[in-house]
Amino acid sequence: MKIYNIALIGFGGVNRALAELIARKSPLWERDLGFRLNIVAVSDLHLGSVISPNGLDAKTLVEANFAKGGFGRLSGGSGEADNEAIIKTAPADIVVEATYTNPADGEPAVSHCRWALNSSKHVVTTNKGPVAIAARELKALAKANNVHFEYEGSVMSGTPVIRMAEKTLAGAEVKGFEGILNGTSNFVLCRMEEGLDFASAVAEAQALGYAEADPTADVEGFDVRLKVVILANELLGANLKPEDVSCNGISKLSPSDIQAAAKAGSRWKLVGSAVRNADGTITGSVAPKQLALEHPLAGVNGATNAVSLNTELLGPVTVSGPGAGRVETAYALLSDIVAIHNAQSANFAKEAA
Ligand SMILES: NC(=O)c1ccc[n+]([C@@H]2O[C@H](COP(=O)([O-])OP(=O)(O)OC[C@H]3O[C@@H](n4cnc5c(N)ncnc54)[C@H](O)[C@@H]3O)[C@@H](O)[C@H]2O)c1
Ligand SMILES: N[C@@H](CCO)C(=O)O
Repeated sequence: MKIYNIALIGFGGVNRALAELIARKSPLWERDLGFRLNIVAVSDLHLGSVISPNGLDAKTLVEANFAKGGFGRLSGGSGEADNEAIIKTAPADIVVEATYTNPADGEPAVSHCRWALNSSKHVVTTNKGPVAIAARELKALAKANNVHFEYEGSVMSGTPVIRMAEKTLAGAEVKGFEGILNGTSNFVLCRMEEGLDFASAVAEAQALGYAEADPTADVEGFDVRLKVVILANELLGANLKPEDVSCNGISKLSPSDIQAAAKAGSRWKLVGSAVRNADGTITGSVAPKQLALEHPLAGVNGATNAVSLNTELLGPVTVSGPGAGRVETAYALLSDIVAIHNAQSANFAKEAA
């Protein structure tokens, strides 16, 4: 049985949900996936840091409901977060980065990933910052250190898009995409269609764990802009930066705009898109669009996301699923670890042959 020691950087909704799944699902994963996850370190801005080489009990971690600095009460714990020491010295095979996304420069998460990869530790992350802003550098570091950098949850949460497009759609020639790539804003638009005001709808999304620490990123399109950059760079071979992508959000849409669209047989949606132009350049955009009800994206509700990949050989291929949610996103981290496990197992088999 393979055991992966993991270090959690950030212990908020997503990494807490991963710990909950570890507490509940380990026997199933051992049977079905061939590995077990052992939490050997956690570092969180508010809770502090803790290292336990033999492993921390996931159930205790989740149920303890620590106050600020609470990790200081644990053996091997401190009331202060010391990410660099944890990442560089914890006996972890995999660093799980799930701290706040910083849309400006991706820090400190970019540094977290850099430290981990340079310490020959795999990185799995749901943080869009490092993936949108430093993917080329971090992928090169991963290769140089013979480890993996996986980030399925950076776009559409646990819904498979990045690896699916790269592996299962290889050769289909993706020429562009358009999608609903932010669960919070789509949830807000749907609740406004039901008559709720904007602020209350945002507050509901926050309570459900969908929204960013600063929900401005959700409703002004900055979160979608990062995802457009990630998908364009991953699937279209672009080298976009966030500032290359035009960006408008939904905060200027009034209840009357929403009602008028319904009367006209349409719905407002925040759409992220990118297209390869005739000259080979890639144009990315984030904008609210009034979609006719028969549009493939018009029927997407709540925190669900959907992306239509425009391919040369298949035409449009649409993937839809949860775009936000604590457990749904924790699953993305598990899917990253499964990808690492399968790659490692294949390598061992090749070496043994
Ligand atoms: N929640 C979702 O549905 C979802 C989906 C996809 C991606 N993501 C991304 O995953 C990441 C985590 O999301 P979340 O919902 O768990 O957020 P969260 O706000 O619930 O938790 C983030 C945690 O990180 C900690 N943190 C922040 N900065 C830190 C630092 N410098 N060092 C150590 N700890 C730090 C905070 O104390 C907090 O506990 C974010 O980047 C988010 O954009 C979230
Ligand atoms: N706040 C983001 C989380 C997923 O990246 C959203 O609502 O889609």
